[in-house]
Amino acid sequence: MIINQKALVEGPAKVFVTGTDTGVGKTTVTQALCRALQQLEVRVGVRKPVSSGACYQQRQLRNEDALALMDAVGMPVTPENYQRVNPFCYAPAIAPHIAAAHQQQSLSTNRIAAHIHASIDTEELLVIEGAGGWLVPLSMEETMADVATALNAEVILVIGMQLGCINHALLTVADIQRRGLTLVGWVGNQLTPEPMVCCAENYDTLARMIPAPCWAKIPFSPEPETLTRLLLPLAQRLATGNNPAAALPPASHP
Ligand SMILES: Nc1ncnc2c1ncn2[C@@H]1O[C@H](COP(=O)(O)OP(=O)(O)OP(=O)(O)O)[C@@H](O)[C@H]1O
Ligand SMILES: C[C@H](N)[C@H](N)CCCCCC(=O)O
Ligand SMILES: [Mg+2]
Repeated sequence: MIINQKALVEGPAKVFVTGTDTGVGKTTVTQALCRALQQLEVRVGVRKPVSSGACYQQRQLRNEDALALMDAVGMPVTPENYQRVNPFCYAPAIAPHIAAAHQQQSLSTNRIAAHIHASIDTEELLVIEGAGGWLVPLSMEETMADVATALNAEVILVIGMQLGCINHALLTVADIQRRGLTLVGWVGNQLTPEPMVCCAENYDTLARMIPAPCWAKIPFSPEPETLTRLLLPLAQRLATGNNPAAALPPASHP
């Protein structure tokens, strides 16, 4: 695969998974995407560099997203591995910069990027989950988007299909473009048993206004195997780099 050769010279490719908000399905999608990548035999690593909302396990603060991502790639939860995946972890489920300030700590792009670079082992591809939405602050000066930018990561946008998502998605896409980052595409995620009103028209609007492909439309509560299968085309795109000839076509629209 193209990614193997690239990883040897440049280090692993990096993909940053962001969302239109907190709780829109970034972890759900990232888990399944990692499983799909593993089916394609990509050596995929996961990172959740900043998390808020954590409990002590084995005398280490651990966050459920980080644990879920480690589980998805079969990474044993040792204290060292956990620290590699989630170096900045805070107990209260609040905005991370506020949680850090409560601990007299500060978050910075430089520290986070340095952690990620130092943590690289034999991975061919790192999948990095953000915290909340694209512009969640690290401090009064920096945001999670600066981390994606510092890593020169490609970006995947998870859109929670609910009223308001068009505006959130377009604002996010505009800032990704302004930063010159590659938006690999987006995934729509149905968060409620009943689809949002006019769901198909909302999908159509997003597809016409976002200048990047829709790779999957996730239904409510899919079986894990279904979810992984839905994300295979995106995994294929990531596994082959930006090589259209090698990639499967993205999901078609209803
Ligand atoms: N398609 C879906 N069907 C049913 N439930 C879902 C779906 N997608 C996500 N959820 C549920 O919604 C909740 C939020 O999802 P998830 O944790 O993946 O969001 P997130 O964007 O990663 O949130 P955070 O900002 O906290 O990292 C979880 O309880 C998850 O199981
Ligand atoms: C605690 C939660 N699950 C997220 N990880 C953090 C969300 C921070 C959102 C901050 C904000 O945009 O107001
Ligand atoms: Mg999450």
